Amino acid sequence: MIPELVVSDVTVRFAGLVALDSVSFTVRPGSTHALIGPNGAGKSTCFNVLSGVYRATSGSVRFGDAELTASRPHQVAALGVARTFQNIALLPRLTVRDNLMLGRHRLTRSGFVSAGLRLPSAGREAARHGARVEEIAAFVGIAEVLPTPVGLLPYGTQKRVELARALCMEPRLLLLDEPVAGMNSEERREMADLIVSVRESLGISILLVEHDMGMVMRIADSVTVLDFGRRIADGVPDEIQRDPEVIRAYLGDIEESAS
Ligand SMILES: Nc1ncnc2c1ncn2[C@@H]1O[C@H](COP(=O)(O)OP(=O)(O)OP(=O)(O)O)[C@@H](O)[C@H]1O
Repeated sequence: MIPELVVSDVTVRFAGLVALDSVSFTVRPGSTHALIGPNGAGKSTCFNVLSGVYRATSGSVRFGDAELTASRPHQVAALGVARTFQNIALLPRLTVRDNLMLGRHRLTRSGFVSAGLRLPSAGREAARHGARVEEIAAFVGIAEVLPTPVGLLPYGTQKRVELARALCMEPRLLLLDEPVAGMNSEERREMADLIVSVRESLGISILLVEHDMGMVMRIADSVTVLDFGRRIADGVPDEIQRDPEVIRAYLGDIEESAS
């Protein structure tokens, strides 16, 4: 069962700055939900609260029965919340296969001692994880590069490896931080299709932060818009695109960067 993610009145203050100001939204089970907003709106701060990296000053984040604001990153991961990062966070000298196996670490029962002693149970478990890694790599379209060190791969492929590693944790909620940033238009289209097929095939919830508005409007079921830490809109993509406050927030952003 995929639980609902309910973000309620979350506020985050850094010294004098209010990065999130009483923000609320709900990610329905099995939906793709986008969190958008101009630079500095508070999107990354929100992701960091959801994944246990930052503590909220006040408010709550519930994932089913679990309260995420009181949890550390490894506890959030253990609840089935996996994330990718804006700047790729893979181990570049390790092969794709080894990076993906690391993604399965939290699901490994036998631990390092029995694996080190080469116990048969540890061998069977490693084989099972290895088979699942191959399945996920095939699904994400990176099977041929499993033996390649990640650092030698093109950027767009590394982004796919990051997504595959998150999937290796068998998440119930996937947090994607700018999954198409830095990609060319063909890579963007392919990644968008992949995200749609993850949602369709696995039925998990996806929350994504993304600046590529075309992609957001195409793949998201619902959208929450932040501006200066406040939620200024929440709804289906069609409504969001026509919302005067959203248009104003984005036009202001463009005018500021032009001046
Ligand atoms: N660790 C921190 N300490 C102090 N201020 C911070 C910290 N993290 C974020 N901020 C501030 O909080 C505000 C929101 O930043 P955040 O990175 O969450 O925005 P964002 O919407 O993700 O922006 P971008 O689209 O540029 O990534 C900004 O004013 C930022 O400078």
